[in-house]
Amino acid sequence: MISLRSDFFYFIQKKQILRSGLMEVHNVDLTISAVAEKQYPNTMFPEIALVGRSNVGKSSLTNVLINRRKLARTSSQPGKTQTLNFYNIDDKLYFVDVPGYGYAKASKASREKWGKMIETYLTKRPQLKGVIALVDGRHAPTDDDISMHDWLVYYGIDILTVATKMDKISRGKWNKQESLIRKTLNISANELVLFSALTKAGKNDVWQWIEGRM
Ligand SMILES: Nc1nc2c(ncn2[C@@H]2O[C@H](COP(=O)(O)OP(=O)(O)OP(=O)(O)O)[C@@H](O)[C@H]2O)c(=O)[nH]1
Ligand SMILES: [Mg+2]
Repeated sequence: MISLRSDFFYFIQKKQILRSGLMEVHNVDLTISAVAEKQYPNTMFPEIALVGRSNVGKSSLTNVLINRRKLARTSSQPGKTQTLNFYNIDDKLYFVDVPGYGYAKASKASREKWGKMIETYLTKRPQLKGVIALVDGRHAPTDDDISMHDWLVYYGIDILTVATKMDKISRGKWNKQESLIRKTLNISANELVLFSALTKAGKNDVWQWIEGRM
């Protein structure tokens, strides 16, 4: 009996160590801020892209995942990130921080430029293993969020939806928000993570999804 129990605990411990392999990120650097395809890194590391409207918290999520305070620049100015930022994670994987959509003040020309850049990257990049699509957890997904989601589904891209800024609503409202988001995007429970960059809630679930794609 005793030996069985300790084997069981050993197994659980081992599993946790294995699972945290990538979560213990050591070396991270911004390899390139790309505006054109020819600038994308020529490595074959798997890539995970982060998409979502301006100011939703993409850079903040990246920073939490890699345990850095300020590697990915966060800003109070929406629409600041205008390039595809490739973050090399321990020479194993890239996070690709994609400029936010739905920035009202963006010009038509810059929106078109954005659209082309994103489309090229998301549809032609064999290294891309999945997309983390962020939505503001306080509200129902916007029309832009729904279009982005449908577009990703259409292209057969693996999606994890992350509802962010959950610290801004009380725990008692989480379940209701969760079903609202799931219903609006037509996704199942395992395709959605409720997240906060402040409390780091959801961080492990996001990592688990990423590791499942590598
Ligand atoms: N309370 C709270 N604030 C957050 C959270 N995530 C992001 N923020 C804040 O929201 C603002 C925007 O965050 P960013 O991470 O820069 O958003 P982004 O999606 O990268 O924005 P762009 O690069 O402009 O598209 C910043 O002031 C962050 O501090 C969160 O989970 N909780
Ligand atoms: Mg950003």
